[in-house]
Amino acid sequence: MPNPDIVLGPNQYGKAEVRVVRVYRDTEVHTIKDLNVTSLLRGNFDDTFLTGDNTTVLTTDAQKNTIHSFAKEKGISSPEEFLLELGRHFTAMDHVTGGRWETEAFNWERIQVPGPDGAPAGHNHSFVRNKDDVRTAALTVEDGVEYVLGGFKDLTVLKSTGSEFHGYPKDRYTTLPETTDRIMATDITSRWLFRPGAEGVDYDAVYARTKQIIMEQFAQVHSLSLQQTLYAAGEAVLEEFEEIEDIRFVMPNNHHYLVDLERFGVENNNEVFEAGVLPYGFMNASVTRVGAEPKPKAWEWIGGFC
Ligand SMILES: O=c1[nH]c(=O)c2[nH]c(=O)[nH]c2[nH]1
Repeated sequence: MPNPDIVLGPNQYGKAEVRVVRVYRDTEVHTIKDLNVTSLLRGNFDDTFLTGDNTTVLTTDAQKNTIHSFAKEKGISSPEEFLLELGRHFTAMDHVTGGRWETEAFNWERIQVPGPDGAPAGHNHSFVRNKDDVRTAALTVEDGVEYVLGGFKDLTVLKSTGSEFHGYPKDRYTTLPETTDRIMATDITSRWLFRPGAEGVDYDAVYARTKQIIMEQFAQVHSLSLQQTLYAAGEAVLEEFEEIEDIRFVMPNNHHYLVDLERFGVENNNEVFEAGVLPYGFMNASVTRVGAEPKPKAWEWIGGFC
């Protein structure tokens, strides 16, 4: 007998981390796309949870097969567009009312080799992984609305000066010395929400430029706190792209501790640091537009983002 005091809450199901590598080999100059895709369906699936009746359940195996087959049939123009293909395909099915599709996209660049004139040239079919960051995308479909998130994770950056931190309250546990010159370092993870319905978006160009804007702000803003740098980066992105409505960041503060060399009679003029590991500061914020309607569905269950 079902327990009348207990109900099924929000749910989704599908296949996680489907690795798909698509090679475009129509000419001698090959191109590759390398994704790690997750597909999660939402809809009329209560029965499988409540009774094990699988009448409406499109298998997770079929979801994986669709991802592989779409890589050939539809191609992968950008991670965001590939997710839109998947989302539209699955939500056209009976019982599927929405879902979440996510991907990581690994960055491959051509290996540079001497060209015919001796100058470096990209090889036709050999690539090297650029691990500066991993691009991400996510699509949520709810109530017929498509919420598209672009993004990247783990872009590690450091500046050796141009960062201060002072003026904070001192309680009985505050021991941190104020500084007007410190190392600032972080691993930037960011996701940005495209205005639902935005047309003609060049997702690849937005990704490349957004990453560049964020790095420029990190470099050029004379920082009084990592929080200030975060906000400046978000503001600059929103100023450039009217189609982005909300940009969010996760930024650890990767502390660098000045090593006390005076013990050895040696001066340390901000030259030798110990890179800290744990714990680290942690900044997590959204930068959005005045009057923008909050879109919690776009962000729900996206790990790490407030
Ligand atoms: O940029 C910083 N923001 C903080 O909030 C903080 N707190 C801290 O100990 N160091 C720093 N640095």
